[in-house]
Amino acid sequence: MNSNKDSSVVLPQPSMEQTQKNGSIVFDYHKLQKQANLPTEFIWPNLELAQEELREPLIDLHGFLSGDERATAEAIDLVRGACVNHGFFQVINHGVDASLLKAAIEETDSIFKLPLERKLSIPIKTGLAKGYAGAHAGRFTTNLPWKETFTFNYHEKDAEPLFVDYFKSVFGQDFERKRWIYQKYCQAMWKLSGVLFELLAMSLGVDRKHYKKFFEDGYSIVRFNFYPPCKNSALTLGTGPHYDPNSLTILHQEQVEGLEVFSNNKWQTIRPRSDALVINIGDTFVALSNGLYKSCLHRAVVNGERERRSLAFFVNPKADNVVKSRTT
Ligand SMILES: C=C1C[C@]23C[C@H]1CC[C@H]2[C@]1(C)CCC[C@@](C)(C(=O)O)[C@H]1[C@@H]3C(=O)O
Ligand SMILES: O=C(O)CCC(=O)C(=O)O
Ligand SMILES: [Fe+2]
Repeated sequence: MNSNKDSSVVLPQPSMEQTQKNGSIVFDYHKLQKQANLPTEFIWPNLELAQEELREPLIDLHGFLSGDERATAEAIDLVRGACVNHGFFQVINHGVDASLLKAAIEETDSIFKLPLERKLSIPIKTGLAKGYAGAHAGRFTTNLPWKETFTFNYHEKDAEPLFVDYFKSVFGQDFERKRWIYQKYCQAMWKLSGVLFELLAMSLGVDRKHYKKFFEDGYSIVRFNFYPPCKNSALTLGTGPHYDPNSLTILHQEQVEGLEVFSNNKWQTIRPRSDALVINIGDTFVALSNGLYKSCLHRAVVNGERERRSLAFFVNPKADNVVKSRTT
């Protein structure tokens, strides 16, 4: 996790063209891109780029979803192998509608392409992961991520207040389209998380409904990442090295490379696949698997020419559920 949380006031950096707003730096990459050098706040030390691809399995969920025993046994083996090694795998035939996935990525443009002042009016409610942030301005003073984010919390059993009240308050009359897309997207992601928890339970030899029950009243942090192109892409990062603290992450990325995993002592890329979703184990699930499964360090690099979007669905159990290793 980026360890540069610094509660001191972020001081104006003469090297960076910016406008100050209540003490925090404003991330305006159109202006920053015109500067010859990358502002020091965005320069990450000792970056070494990945030289190879991670060999994470591509798991076809069709057979598992239709109850085919042989396909289920194969999926279980592949999940177990991936999770004891690095905690990452990709799934196809996952049941999430392809046009919904496409719309969900494309609709983020209607957020990140808003005028800067309009984006800054969507406050990030610290503590509650909610709202717009550019380079996490105001949260860190060095190792700033070259990205914009929009974040909200999703409760499967209580989605209306979020999608009606919050989205209407943030997006005004334009909220209906977003509501329709993202409510369906989150419902599909939540349903897929239930399928994955069954597969994970079976891979650990516990009752297939064990985790699904544990996550029944859970919630998700939904994070839209927008990584603008950066001409000094080799000097910065879109998302710094981190472990996901939640239980399970479902990542939908567009066809631009960027996600890298630190496994076997080196950074390795995860190749985007148009029909796949990337799944990774988070720290909370390590405890739920008695430490058998791994939550792996990962990051996102940025591209010199192309924009990159990714949608992360961070699944969490109900906040007051006690997370303990299984005694058996
Ligand atoms: C619970 C969360 C905090 C972060 C978003 C989710 C899961 C991953 C976390 C994060 C991505 C890890 C890297 C640093 C971070 C600040 C970021 O780059 O966005 C983290 C997220 C956050 O704190 O906003
Ligand atoms: O954008 C990506 O590929 C990864 C983002 C990520 O790991 C995160 O937001 O936790
Ligand atoms: Fe992550």
